Amino acid sequence: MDAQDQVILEELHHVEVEIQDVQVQIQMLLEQQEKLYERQSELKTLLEACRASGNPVTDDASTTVENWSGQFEWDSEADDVRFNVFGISTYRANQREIVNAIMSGRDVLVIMAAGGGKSLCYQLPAILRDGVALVVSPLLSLIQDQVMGLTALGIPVYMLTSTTSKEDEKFIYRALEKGEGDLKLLYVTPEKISKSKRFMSKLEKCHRAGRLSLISIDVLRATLAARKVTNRHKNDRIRQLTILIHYFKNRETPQKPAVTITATATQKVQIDLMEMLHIPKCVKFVSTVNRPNLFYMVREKSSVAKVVIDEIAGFIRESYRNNESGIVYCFSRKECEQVAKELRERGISADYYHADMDVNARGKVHMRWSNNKLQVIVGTVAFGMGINKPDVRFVIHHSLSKSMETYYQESGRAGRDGLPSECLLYFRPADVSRQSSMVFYENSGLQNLYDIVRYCQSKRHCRRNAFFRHFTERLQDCNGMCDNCAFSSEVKEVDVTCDAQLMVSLVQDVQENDQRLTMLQLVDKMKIKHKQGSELKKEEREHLVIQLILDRVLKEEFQHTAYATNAYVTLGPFSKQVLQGKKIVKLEISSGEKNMTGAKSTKRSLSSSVLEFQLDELRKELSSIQGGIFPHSVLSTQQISMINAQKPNSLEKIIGKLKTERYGSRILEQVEKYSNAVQTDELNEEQGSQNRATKRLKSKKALVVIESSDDEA
Ligand SMILES: Nc1ncnc2c1ncn2[C@@H]1O[C@H](COP(=O)(O)OP(=O)(O)OP(=O)(O)O)[C@@H](O)[C@H]1O
Ligand SMILES: [Mg+2]
Repeated sequence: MDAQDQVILEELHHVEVEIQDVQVQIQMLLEQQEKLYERQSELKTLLEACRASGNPVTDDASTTVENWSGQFEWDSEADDVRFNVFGISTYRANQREIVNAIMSGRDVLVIMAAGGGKSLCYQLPAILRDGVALVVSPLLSLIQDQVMGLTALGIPVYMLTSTTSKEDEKFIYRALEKGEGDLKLLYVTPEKISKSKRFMSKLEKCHRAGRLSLISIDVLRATLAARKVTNRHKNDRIRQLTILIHYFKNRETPQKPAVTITATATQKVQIDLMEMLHIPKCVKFVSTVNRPNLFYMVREKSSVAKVVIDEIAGFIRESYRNNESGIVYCFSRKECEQVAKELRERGISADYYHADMDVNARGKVHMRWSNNKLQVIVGTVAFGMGINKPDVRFVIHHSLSKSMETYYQESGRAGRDGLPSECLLYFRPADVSRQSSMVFYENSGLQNLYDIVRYCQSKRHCRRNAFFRHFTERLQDCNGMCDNCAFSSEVKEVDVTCDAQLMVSLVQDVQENDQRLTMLQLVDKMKIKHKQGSELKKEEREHLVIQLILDRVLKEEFQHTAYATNAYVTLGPFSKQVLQGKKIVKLEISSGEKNMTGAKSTKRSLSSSVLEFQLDELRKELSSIQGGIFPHSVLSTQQISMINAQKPNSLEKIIGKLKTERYGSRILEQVEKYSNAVQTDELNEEQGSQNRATKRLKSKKALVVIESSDDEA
């Protein structure tokens, strides 16, 4: 090779390197462009929603927006049923308007937060309107829970599922076909609609006679996306539901059913729903996803399993010593069993719940918990939908969830009664790869996971805002109801570019040797190989790997073995930028312990008095005497605190007619007993203090006598 060749080759090499570099930059810019497009579309939708906020939206431009808050002929009847049957003293945001729209025969899409009170929106019109309301709900447990609750209120409700007795089935079919018997609400699963021709023909007869008052599709997203539902099945479900709705809407009958769809959904999903189901002139009511009574926090999870359990047990013991209900979510079935066992060993009444247990065993645990005989359920994601216990005071995540949406739903099981409750997530970088190796094959699985990881990594940004961003909703004030807003923590953003370069070059070396590293191996290797190179602690190095994955400097890759899927860390699209010093990497590092005093303010209001404790015991007793109902159906926690505050002589204004008739005398008896005991105590106290005063006086007199005698002397 002559000298000229050498020069040309050298330049060629440089040009090739530069081309590669430009290609990486183009790739980066393209990805950035894609992200910006996505955000642009989210913001446009958000803008539309903001402009329309305050007004319900109809998707038909020609329809004028009615005033659903006005006066309607059914107002007093609706108020009567709401209060005297449901025992609900005031409507929550949008509920009254939704009831009015449904009562006016309009089709309605209800988007509300988890636990926001979607059920009342269709249950109340179902009772007020003539005929039978059909409720399509995704899960058997969800249906059972609703049917049990409504039966306790004396509402004629039935379900048609695999567990329905022949006798009930006969009754239901007669009611549908001939209008005999008292049936107001009928719950079915989507499968019933698709599989049972007999049921559909009875339903059609009911409809033809003008007796089908309402079709309600509850938790639509879940109905469409229940576990193990593939895309094909999902499309089938959408098709079936669309056919169902249109079939019943378009036929000439004396009364057309109103269609109600309830869901917790992002803006994008709402639009999808409207499009998929083609419901024209549908009135859309969107309420905020915000749950102002929930306090969100994330804590660093120790790598020592025992320490994590000690902390969880300590948290429950310290904050919830009155046996207030809670849930602990775990990653795997085995972990559930282990955590439940170890909590029990630490004196907490806990049991596990997962999909491997048989239905009876699961039902028993659920019952004990619902009846307040068990404080904590340790569950997998299988324990989620269909849990309608209003007084869950805390939800602890032993491991992170797989997405923001899942976390919102699971943590949203806390505080459905509107009272202050806590959501605590234990985060450890090593848990990320456990989740990622499960979700990487799902559509956007990794992207969704990394969103919740970003939520966990952050020590400075408001947790609530993360939900608003995720659900593309206008930001609202957190009111100090998350750890990052409430605690005065010392968090610094530290430039860790050098450590990042070290880490990336290590991955590069390994990769060049055709080998791979897991996240933990990488963290350890960095310590061994570059002893003087990095001053980061082990936990900080773990957070750095995660940060680099989130910043796409590194990426996760997966390999299947016969037993598992392993996650490895490899070079990502921006690794070169870091190595060349063109990209700065920063890490949030706290320099001290967070000042946890803020959290106490949530709990202070929860400490219960003697009467509250007695009423809590009484509701347990009354529910077990009646059977088939939960303590919270006898008295809600809010009603208990109202009775405690007012010590009333009559209960109707607090708990409504129905409950007063059923339980009023026992409750008043308890209040009276308590008041008498307090009076006696006060009397004794008064007597005691009088005696003490007399004694003091006597001793004083004695003293005076002595003094005077002294004087005299
Ligand atoms: N106006 C109200 N006042 C007080 N409590 C209410 C009101 N409306 C509903 N609730 C109570 O709030 C709790 C949650 O209601 P509901 O089950 O309807 O929520 P949801 O919106 O269906 O939630 P999810 O999405 O989790 O199914 C229930 O215990 C219900 O009795
Ligand atoms: Mg619901």
